[in-house]
Formats: sequence, structure tokens, C-alpha cells
Amino acid sequence: RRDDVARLRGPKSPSFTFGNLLQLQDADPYGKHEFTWLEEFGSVYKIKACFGKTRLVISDPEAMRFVLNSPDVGWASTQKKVAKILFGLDSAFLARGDRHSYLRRVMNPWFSPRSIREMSPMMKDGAQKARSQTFLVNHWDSNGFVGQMVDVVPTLHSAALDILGEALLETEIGGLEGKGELSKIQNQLIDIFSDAGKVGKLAEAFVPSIPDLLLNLVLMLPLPGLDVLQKYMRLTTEMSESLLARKMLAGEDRDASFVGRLASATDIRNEGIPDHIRTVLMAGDRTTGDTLSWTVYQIAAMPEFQRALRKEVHDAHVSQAAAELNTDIDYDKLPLLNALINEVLRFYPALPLPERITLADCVIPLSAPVLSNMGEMISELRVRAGQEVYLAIGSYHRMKSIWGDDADEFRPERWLREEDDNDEKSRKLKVPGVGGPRGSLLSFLSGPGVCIGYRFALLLLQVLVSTLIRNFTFALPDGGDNVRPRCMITTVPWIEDEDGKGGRQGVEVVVGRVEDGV
Ligand code: HEM
Repeated sequence: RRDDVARLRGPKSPSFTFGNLLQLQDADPYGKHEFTWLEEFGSVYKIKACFGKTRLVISDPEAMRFVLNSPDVGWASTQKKVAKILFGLDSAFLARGDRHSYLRRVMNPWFSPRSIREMSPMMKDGAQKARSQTFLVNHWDSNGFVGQMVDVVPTLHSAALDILGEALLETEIGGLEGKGELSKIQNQLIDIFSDAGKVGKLAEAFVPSIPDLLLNLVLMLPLPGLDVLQKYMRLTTEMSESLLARKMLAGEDRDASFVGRLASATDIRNEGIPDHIRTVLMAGDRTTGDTLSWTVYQIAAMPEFQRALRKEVHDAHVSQAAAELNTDIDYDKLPLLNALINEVLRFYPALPLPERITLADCVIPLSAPVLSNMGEMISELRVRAGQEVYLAIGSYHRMKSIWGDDADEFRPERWLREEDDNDEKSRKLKVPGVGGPRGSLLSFLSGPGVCIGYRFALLLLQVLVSTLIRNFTFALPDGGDNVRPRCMITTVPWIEDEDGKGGRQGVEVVVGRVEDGV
């Protein structure tokens, strides 16, 4: 059996210990090396991982489609072990085949278009309702954000998790107020995993060879960091149990709620329900919070677009009020808002480098041949079982053959049809890509493991961005743009310290008040 991986080209490895991993994952800004490799080697190439192992990096649309849909490709072993630790054995992330389809069937109705639409008032409450300081706009007002330069990331992260938690657990989470235990612990846990740096890369090389039994014993030790994990497991389990007990007592229509649906499914045990709560809470937290932060950053960076977007949202509310409709506006009908969100999803994909492994020998099709290291053209890729693969979503979103010569520019206008009809304004892309749930974008991936929460995330982004832009103005601080993307599992906005030695996640903007609606 021939293996074409050895014939592929790829960058030189700067270190035996880390291979190219630090260049790929820890580059500042994200993509510094990856996007150059895309230009140099094409949409399929190889890199070195820790201790000389070879990994594939693919952004070719056909190859992506194959990897995302083939039963011969699964989650890499380190990811699986981490998912087992964080979420639990029955998580949708770990399930395959029939079990995975079953879990999706149980959860899908809660994520259906109708069910998500009905969450719009709850999300609006989270953004605006004037009943207490828990809500984003009031929180910004009462904390004196107007007229100040503020790092908006912590409050945007909290608001996203508060809304997600309230939807899932029907309980006020209180993260924005700084009170919520769940929010505090989940944040600590995500920070530990996403900031693992070199230690994380080395752990990744060793974790697969640690037997599960030994790993479970280690996890029970009272070591620093592990106490956060243990607390998180305890807290989410207790929340699930008390919610179940509340539902039993109230005898409510179980199918209407997330936990109720899980509880009435014949093949899900009550003890397994926390696995699903943790999966959705973690999967939807920073992905949505970071996308929201990038959206506010880009609004601040584009003053003219900001004015046009504010007018679009304002006009939609005025028309809605004039029609005396007692419903929220139809956010899907706002072309500028959706163009902006699409472009943020393209330019800053929340999970830019998902990993996979081939479970059997396979032949990966390519939409365009790539040049081998011997100067021949390779038009399909024979790959052995056990080959680790990165799905380079960030690179795929920068391919000029798909997005045009301006792929490296942030330009929401690319999503708007040139002729401005009122029905459907999202532009058809020149070359159809892999075909995820949002045009040719792969931010939510596609195939059987496509993000189940994408409608929830999109509505949350639409509601929060519209509410913020109706109430506040945003500008980048004098001295300009100090924010850069970094890959810390998700694509985070990063502000470098002045001495260039450190930094932190954040988006600093000057917040103003919208006085006259536009
Ligand atoms: C902008 C926000 C979001 C982005 C970009 C995003 C992206 C993704 C991606 C790329 C995956 C696949 C990961 C992989 O298989 O390697 C995924 C899976 C998943 N997402 Fe999201 N997500 C977002 C928000 C949400 C929200 C709000 C929820 C829940 C309400 C959610 C729930 C899930 C779940 C449960 C899965 C696992 C699906 C499965 O394996 O069957 N996500 N998401």
C-alpha cells in the first residue's frame, strides 16, 4: 500500500520537540505561518508535530468534505481523552455512528428553527430588559462604560454564557453580575485548557498512551487545576439533578426544555444527562463569546459601516412598531447585520484548527491537484489508518479560489448582492465550497458532526449586536488598532503589552451613547 503523505511538501521543522506546532497554533497573529504555507504549498501539505510525527494540514474543499463525512475518519485520540474528562463518556463529541445519530435526534428539536425563534425574547432580556443590572445594556450603563475606553470582552463573554446557561438550565446564571458560580468555574476551566501553551503540546503527545484507568485516578488527585475540574463536574451534576427533580415535581411538558427532552429519551440515563449539559455549555460558550467580541471590534474599526448598520437596525424597529406587530424584528432580513456576522465567522473562525484521525486506510479526493516534493502532480491522496489531520478552517476561509483576490481583507460587502433586491441579500459565492449551514463557510463545520447550536449562536449574535448598536457607539482608541487574533483553541482577540513580552485577551473600544436612535 502506498502512502502519498511522504510525497507531500511542507515547511521545514524548526524543532524536534515541537515540530511546527508552535508556528501553527501559537503564531502571533494567528495564521502568520499557516497562511504563508497555504500560498507556498497549496491546500494540502504536511507539517511535523511533537517528536517527529507527521500531520496533514488540509483546506482543499473536496478533501474537507471527505474528512467531515467519512466513517473512516474520527476524532484524534488526545481530543477524545480530553472530551471524556471534560464532558463525560456519552458526549455527542465522542459518540459515533448510531449513538451519535440517536443523540442528535433527541436534541435536534430543541435546536430547530421554530424552537430557537421562540428564544428570541429571552435573549433580548439578556441584552436589554430594564429590570435589573443583570442585563448587558444596563450593566454597561450602571458601570459607567459610556465615555470610557473599556475592554468589552469580559462582559460579552459573560452575557453569552448567561443567556446560553439560562436557555439550557432555566436558571439565572448571574455571570455578568459576577455572582455566578457556574460562570466563574467554567471560565477558569476554559482558561486552563486554552492557555496550556508548550506544556499542552507535550501533554498532547503523551496523553494518548496513558491508560484510561490511570488517567481517571490521576484526575481524582487534589492537584492544582484539577480541583477546578472536580468542582465543575460536581456543580453541573448538582444543577442537572435539581432541574430534573423540579421537573418531576412540576410534572411539566418535558419536551419543551433541554433537560426534559434528555430525561424523556428512553436510551439516556438520568446520570448521563450532565454529560450533555456540559457538552453544550462548553461548546457554545467561548465560540459565541469570541465571535461576539470580534463583531464589536470590527464595528468600532469601521465607522461608516457602523452608521449604516445602526440605521438598518433602527429602521427595522420603526417599521415593526408602525405595523403594530407584537413580535421581535426578523433579524434574518437585515442584510448589513448578517453580512457583518458572516464576515466575522469567515475571518475569525471560532475553532480554526479541528483535528481528526483516519481510522482506516483511505483515499482522500482533492478538488485541485497539489505538487509533490518530486515535482509531480498529486490528484488524490492515499493515506494510511492512524494519520492525524488538521482541518485548516482559517486557511479554507482565505482561499482566493473561493473568496476572491481580496480574501485576506475583512470586507462584509462581499456578502451583499450587487443588485439590491429585498428578498434574499446574501450573495451567492463564486465557487461553491464544502457547504456548511451558512453559505460556504466552515465555521460551524458540516456533515454529521456539524455544530448543533449554530441557529442558537446566530440568533444570539443578531440580538446582542442589534441591541448594542441601538444603544451605544463604538470607536477604536486613539493610537489605533492594538488587537490581533491568537489561536487559543478558539480564535481570541489579543492585546499585546507595550513591552511586547506578554498580553491578554481583550477588545478595547471607546463607548459612546446613541442619542437620537441613529
Ligand atoms: C459562533 C458560535 C459557534 C461556533 C463557531 C461553533 C462551532 C462549532 C464547531 C466547529 C463544531 C465542531 C467541532 C468538531 O467536531 O471538531 C461544533 C460542534 C458543536 N457545537 Fe458549536 N459552535 C458555536 C456555538 C454553539 C452553541 C451556541 C452551541 C449550543 C447552544 C453549540 C453546540 C455544539 C455542539 C453540541 C457540538 C457537537 C456536535 C456533534 O458533535 O454532534 N455550538 N460547534
